[in-house]
Amino acid sequence: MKILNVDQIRALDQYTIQKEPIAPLNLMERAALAFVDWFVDHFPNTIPTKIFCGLGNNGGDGLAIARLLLEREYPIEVYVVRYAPRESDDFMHNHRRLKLVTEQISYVEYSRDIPAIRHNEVVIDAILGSGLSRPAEGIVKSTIETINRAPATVVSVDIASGLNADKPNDANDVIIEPDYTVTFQLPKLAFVLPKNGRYVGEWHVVDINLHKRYIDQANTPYFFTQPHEARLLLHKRDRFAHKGTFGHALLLVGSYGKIGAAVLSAKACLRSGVGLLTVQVPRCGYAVLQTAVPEAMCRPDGHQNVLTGVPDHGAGEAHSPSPADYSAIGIGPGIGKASETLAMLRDIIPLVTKPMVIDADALNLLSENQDLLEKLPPNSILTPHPKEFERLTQKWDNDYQKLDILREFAKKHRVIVVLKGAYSAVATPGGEVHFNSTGNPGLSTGGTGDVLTGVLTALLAQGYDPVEAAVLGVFAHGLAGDRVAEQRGPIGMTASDVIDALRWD
Ligand SMILES: NC(=O)C1=CN([C@@H]2O[C@H](COP(=O)(O)OP(=O)(O)OC[C@H]3O[C@@H](n4cnc5c(N)ncnc54)[C@H](OP(=O)(O)O)[C@@H]3O)[C@@H](O)[C@H]2O)[C@@H](O)CC1
Ligand SMILES: Nc1ncnc2c1ncn2[C@@H]1O[C@H](COP(=O)(O)OP(=O)(O)O)[C@@H](O)[C@H]1O
Ligand SMILES: [K+]
Repeated sequence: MKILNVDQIRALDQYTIQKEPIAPLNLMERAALAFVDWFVDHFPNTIPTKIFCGLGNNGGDGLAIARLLLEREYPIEVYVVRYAPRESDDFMHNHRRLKLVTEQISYVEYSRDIPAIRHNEVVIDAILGSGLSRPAEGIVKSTIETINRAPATVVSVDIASGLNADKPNDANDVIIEPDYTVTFQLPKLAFVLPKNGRYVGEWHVVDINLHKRYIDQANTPYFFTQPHEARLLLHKRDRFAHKGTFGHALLLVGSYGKIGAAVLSAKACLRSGVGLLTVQVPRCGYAVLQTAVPEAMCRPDGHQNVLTGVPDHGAGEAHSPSPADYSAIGIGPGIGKASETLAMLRDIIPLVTKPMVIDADALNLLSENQDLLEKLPPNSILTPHPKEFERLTQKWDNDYQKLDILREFAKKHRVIVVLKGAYSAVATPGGEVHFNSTGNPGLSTGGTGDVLTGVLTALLAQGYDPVEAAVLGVFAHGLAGDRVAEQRGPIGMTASDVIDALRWD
């Protein structure tokens, strides 16, 4: 699903009005109906509900919503926040229609007009929408502050009043802090950015049938991965497949005290459909790995505690294949930053031509040795969390600047970057960013990133296109976390639970 900017949404609106065609007022009615359908599914008509409406089309939506909820016998009080002398045409029309069905419309011009809001009430915020052109001030600001202080449940129409849809807000802007945002047709970029969490709440997109042709043709770098889109990326298995069909992956993982990371990434790799798996761990991890993951072959490193890349010939294989011979390599979980491990990276990276997965301390080593970035095989997948990404690049002032840095980095180095966290962002060498839709805060626990490395390495080994591997792998990993949260709640989830919950159907 595309994420469009405010100008594009406005153009989409106009395109729909002209090409469907549909009168603007009827489009507003459709939006109000879609909101109301969502609302009646979530709140009974016994809860006192106050609707605050501005004077633009967001306010017009609010007035139409008020009328439709009154028809459904909701106890509604309507407040029009009169911050300007001018109203939009569709606001005025809906104002006239609402006056025919209720006399309960109050006007908020001064602070004394703002009603008290009690804890058992619902507030619908339709003050300002995507037409926001400046920070909230005066009576708008006071109303927003009162709503934010109130113990009521707040639902924003389209977007929280005061929140910019596609550019940063100032730190001292006053913005509604809703429990829910019900937005029209497509998500807004603001919804997936960490700093906006409290200005979005739980958000839902409702379909208002805006013109598909415009959406299909619109140019945007930003996408939000929907379940059906992820499912389309899944490779079907041939009836006559054999283990050779699904690649042979090599994981270079673990160090003394962090062999768990090796075990987790190895198990996740196997649970993600790899044909064969070899894991290279320092000698101290050999017995652990062979016991914990009997399905994997183990290539003990010549070093007792850290990875050096030199296999321990004494322990087995006389002729170890070169790393370049594997279908895919994943490197990083638990490896530490020993100088011998850096030397291994320096040896291996120029040897390998197939895309690799690079995580954790391998990323930190790249940050400190940026010349290696130039040598990475094109379309390698880097999986930093924000701190690791900052080390690789620079500090950012806000989430939008972070996205610019992310896109630039992926383009410049011709790599795929999975910037992990809520709505993990998968940036491609082509300059696109795919925000993930699955996952929950239960995943914020040690080892879940190691699981992701195993997942992505398995997909590359099976021959997935690297961008598709990243989008699908991140989606499936988050979905596994969601399954665990559903079954046993989000708190106390372990990385092992996530591995067990991985599914590929
Ligand atoms: N496209 C869709 O999907 C559909 C969208 N729909 C709905 O339309 C909404 C967008 O409507 P909109 O363009 O009228 O914008 P909205 O925010 O209501 O008001 C703008 C007015 O407020 C003013 N103003 C701005 N900032 C201000 C401030 N801080 N303090 C005070 N005033 C401020 C601004 O002034 P100006 O910039 O012109 O000076 C202008 O007069 C959208 O969110 C959705 O709810 C649906 O109905 C149909 C389908
Ligand atoms: N709030 C969240 N919502 C969704 N996913 C999350 C959230 N917090 C963490 N995650 C996911 O959990 C994983 C954590 O990875 P990482 O920080 O590398 O952990 P570790 O290094 O301990 O394995 C990432 O895939 C990240 O996207
Ligand atoms: K709003």
